[in-house]
Amino acid sequence: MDDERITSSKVQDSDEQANEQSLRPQTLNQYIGQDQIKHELAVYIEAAKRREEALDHVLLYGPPGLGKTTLAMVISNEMAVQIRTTSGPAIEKPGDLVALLNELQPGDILFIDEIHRLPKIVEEMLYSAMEDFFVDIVVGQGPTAHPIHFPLPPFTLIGATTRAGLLSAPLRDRFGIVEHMNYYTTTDLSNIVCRSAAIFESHIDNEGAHEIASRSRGTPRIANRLLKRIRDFAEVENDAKIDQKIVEKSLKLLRVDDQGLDQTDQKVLRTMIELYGGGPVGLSTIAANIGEEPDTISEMYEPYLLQIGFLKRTPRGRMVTERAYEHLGIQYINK
Ligand SMILES: Nc1ncnc2c1ncn2[C@@H]1O[C@H](COP(=O)(O)OP(=O)(O)OP(=O)(O)O)[C@@H](O)[C@H]1O
Ligand SMILES: [Mg+2]
Repeated sequence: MDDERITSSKVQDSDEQANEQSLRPQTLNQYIGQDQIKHELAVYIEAAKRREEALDHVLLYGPPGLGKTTLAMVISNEMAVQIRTTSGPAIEKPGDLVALLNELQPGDILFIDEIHRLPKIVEEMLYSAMEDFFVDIVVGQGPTAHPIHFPLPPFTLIGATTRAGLLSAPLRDRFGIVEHMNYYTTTDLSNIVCRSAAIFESHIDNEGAHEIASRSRGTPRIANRLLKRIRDFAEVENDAKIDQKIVEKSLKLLRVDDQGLDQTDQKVLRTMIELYGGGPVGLSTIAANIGEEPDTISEMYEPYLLQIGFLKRTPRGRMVTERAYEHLGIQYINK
């Protein structure tokens, strides 16, 4: 049910996936925000190209929808190499990995999404592949079993994960370039919204773009999704013009408030305030009260509430901050 939220940072369906393809920037210049990461990558890419070497392995980590897959594609364009895309759970056994590696040309990129979900036995095979560009495979069975040394072309592994903490140290250490993606600023999101609107051939003014941006939870995927929905309202009710007023009106109907919070976010905060005096209260208690899984709360709701300073973590549990009380219009009593 959770993925149905308009404010969910995860991809919702194949329609959205197709939509995202058309909105994906192709080059570092088109990629908006994340300036520090872009700057670093531009240098590493240029250096690798001058030396005619494969780019060092890259680990991208950060919350869903911030542009990890997009950045991997951008890197392959900038390096002018092929990219093969797969995901941790899709590589079930060592043979699957060998098949993928076998198709790489020198310098190519293998992109593994959700790399924290690779089976252990596959992960261990990646160690030698990443470090020395070979894998040892055992062929035959019983007494005839023997290892074959299988050399690989130099390649770049790009791994993406939402949870860097779940990666084993030996795997993490084999990435020369590790980039932590952060939530986007409102200015960057405004620019993303304007770029997407231009691709959709929609009319949007600066105030409209800013209003969408400030309610998008720092996340380009959400900004693009809100834009798409608001565009419908604008077409029917506002002569196809997206301005601040139609944004406000549409988001009111969609029940997204001026901080980008939806009904469930509000429910989390209100439950903590009304039943537990604002906390501290444990994650599983909150989850039980609003009928969600603790993991869902910690992955989908909590990060943004922490980010905007509406929740804080304490050793005794989560607490609602004064700022959140103000936002909800509830009187704060200092404890
Ligand atoms: N820096 C950016 N500039 C412009 N658009 C962006 C940027 N980052 C992301 N987007 C847009 O947001 C959408 C989601 O990005 P992407 O699929 O790369 O996120 P992700 O981090 O891979 O998410 P997930 O963790 O769910 O795999 C893309 O379709 C893209 O259009
Ligand atoms: Mg992705």
